[in-house]
This record gives sequence, structure tokens and C-alpha cells, in this order.
Amino acid sequence: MRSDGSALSFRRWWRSAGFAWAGVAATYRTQANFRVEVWAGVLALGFALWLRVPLAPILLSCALVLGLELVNTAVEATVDLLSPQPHPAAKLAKDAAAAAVLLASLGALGVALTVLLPALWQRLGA
Ligand SMILES: Nc1ncnc2c1ncn2[C@@H]1O[C@H](COP(=O)(O)OP(=O)(O)OP(=O)(O)O)[C@@H](O)[C@H]1O
Repeated sequence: MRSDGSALSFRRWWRSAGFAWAGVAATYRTQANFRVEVWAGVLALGFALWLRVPLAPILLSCALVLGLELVNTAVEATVDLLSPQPHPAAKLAKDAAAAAVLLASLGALGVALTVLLPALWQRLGA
């Protein structure tokens, strides 16, 4: 990749960030799962701050789930474009991308159960 000096590079980076944000906004508008995951992440972060538990596992879990949901949306859109007719490879691509989101979501659930739940239990004096 070529670099044309810091000012131009920053402009290009800013432009790319704008495209990335457009992808996030379009996914939020069109994908109900992504909306649920965004608000679940906000809730988990709120609990983590309130309970004063380490933020790193929560932040990483949110980034993993949301990032993979964005990739899953990209795979779905690409498959729908390239293979409107049923095809085994199209099915594999969609199902594998969906499985990646499911795996990350189970991991995030594990983080919630092992980091947030014990702290909540303690806070509530149980
Ligand atoms: N072109 C295709 N060829 C073969 N199988 C397909 C194709 N498109 C979708 N499928 C399969 O049909 C099932 C439903 O897919 P579909 O994309 O409609 O729903 P989804 O995966 O729940 O996504 P969405 O978020 O759009 O609801 C999945 O198992 C998927 O792999």
C-alpha cells in the first residue's frame, strides 16, 4: 500500500472511516440481530461499569460479536448478489458465517456468566 504523507493519509483514513460508519449504520437499520447485539453490549458495558469489573473481556466480547455480525451481513449480501438461485456453496457460505456469530455470542454469554453474574450476585448481597 502506498503512503502519500501524513495529511493526505489522514484524509484517506477519515474517508474510509466514513464508509465503515455507513456500513455500521446500514447494518443497524436492516439487521434486527445487530440491533439486539448492540443494545445487549451497551447493557453489559453499563453493568460492568456499575459493578467495577474488568472492562477488557466485555469490550472484546462486544467487538467480536458485532464485528462478526457485520462480516455475516457482508457475506449474506454478497451471496444474495452472486447466487440468487440455491447453491450448496452459497448455503455453506451463509451458514458458516452465521455459525461464526453464534460461536462468538456463546463466548460472550460465557463472559457474562463468569465475569458479570458473580459480581452482580455479590453486589446484591446474595
Ligand atoms: N442462495 C442460496 N443457496 C442455498 N442456500 C441458501 C441460499 N440463500 C440462503 N440459503 C440458506 O437458507 C437458509 C435461510 O437463509 P436466509 O439468508 O434466508 O436467512 P438467514 O440466514 O436467517 O439470514 P437473514 O438475516 O437474512 O434472515 C440458510 O440455511 C441459508 O444458508
